[in-house]
Amino acid sequence: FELTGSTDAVEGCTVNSSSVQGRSLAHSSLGVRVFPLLPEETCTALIAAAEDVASRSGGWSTDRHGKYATTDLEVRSYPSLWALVEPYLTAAAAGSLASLADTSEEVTFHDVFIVRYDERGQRSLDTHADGSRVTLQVTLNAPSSSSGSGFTGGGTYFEQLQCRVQPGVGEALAFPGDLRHSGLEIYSGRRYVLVGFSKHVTASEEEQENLHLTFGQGYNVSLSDETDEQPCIKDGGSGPAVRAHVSWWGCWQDSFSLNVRSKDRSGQSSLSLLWLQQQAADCEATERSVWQQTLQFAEGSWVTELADGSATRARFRLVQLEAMPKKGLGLGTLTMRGQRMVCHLPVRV
Ligand SMILES: O=C(O)CCC(=O)C(=O)O
Ligand SMILES: [Fe+2]
Repeated sequence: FELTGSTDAVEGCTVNSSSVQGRSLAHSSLGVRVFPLLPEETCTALIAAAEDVASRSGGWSTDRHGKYATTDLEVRSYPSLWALVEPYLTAAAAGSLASLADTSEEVTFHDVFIVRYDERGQRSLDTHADGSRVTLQVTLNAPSSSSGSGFTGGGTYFEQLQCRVQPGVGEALAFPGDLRHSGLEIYSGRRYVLVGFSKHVTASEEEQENLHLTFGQGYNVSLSDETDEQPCIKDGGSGPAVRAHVSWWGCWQDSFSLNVRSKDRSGQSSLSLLWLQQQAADCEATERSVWQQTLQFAEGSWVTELADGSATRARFRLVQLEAMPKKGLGLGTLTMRGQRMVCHLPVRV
């Protein structure tokens, strides 16, 4: 991928950052827009907190986004990051909503992460579309002047607009997730971007799509009925299986159980109750405070009602997920009609 033009906004570009235009808002026909979001101090604090968290918890992850993976840190998993970002999410959602044609849609960021480009690590991100309905990208640091911190190169390039956008520090760039774009190569330094993906979920889509639940700080759970090569729960012939992927920050000894109950005892009900329960194990003293905080935060949001179609998925009674000390592997124990099955689930520890 080649960067054409200078590091300033490309000539003829229909999208300009507010810093370039000296306006607080710019809007293009394709729903790309820039608006101010974070104070500069928050951006600086976020970068420092991210580097701090990464140095203490196994570093930046590179396996969260499939083919077009970024080097990133998931914000909800780390209280120090979440505390800085969470106060701005409402404004972020409101600002991003304007990128959608239908403003009656709901914008909630199910995946929020800090991306780092590094001259010695990941320097660019190839052209892609995000899996999101709308994407938010907040610039956390500025291109370098002659010396000092920052980066050279970089910016977000939109294929259809043939346009490179590099908003000012704290400014948010929002665009529809299906608009193809890339992270242009940096030539030196480090570039940090806060990214939020918002999934568009309507009531009917919710049945088919994976259901993403966020259990406050430290938890990320996704439930799916996908049938892939290694189904954890075999389809007994009467409906798809439910899988739970749980990732969290805390003690690996903690375990989770996924519970399903049909509201109607006859099993004919179209509505089931599905919830995740956490069994806390003893944590190291250093991790405990984080853990307790997480628990309080999660309370009240553990019950999810699935719409029509979940009755068949409710055939099993319990899935118990226990993280194993080995990174990336979890052991899932399933009790189904009195039979005990064991399967392996990807669990990030
Ligand atoms: O670095 C950028 O500007 C693009 C990042 C991006 O596209 C992504 O994280 O999905
Ligand atoms: Fe992207």
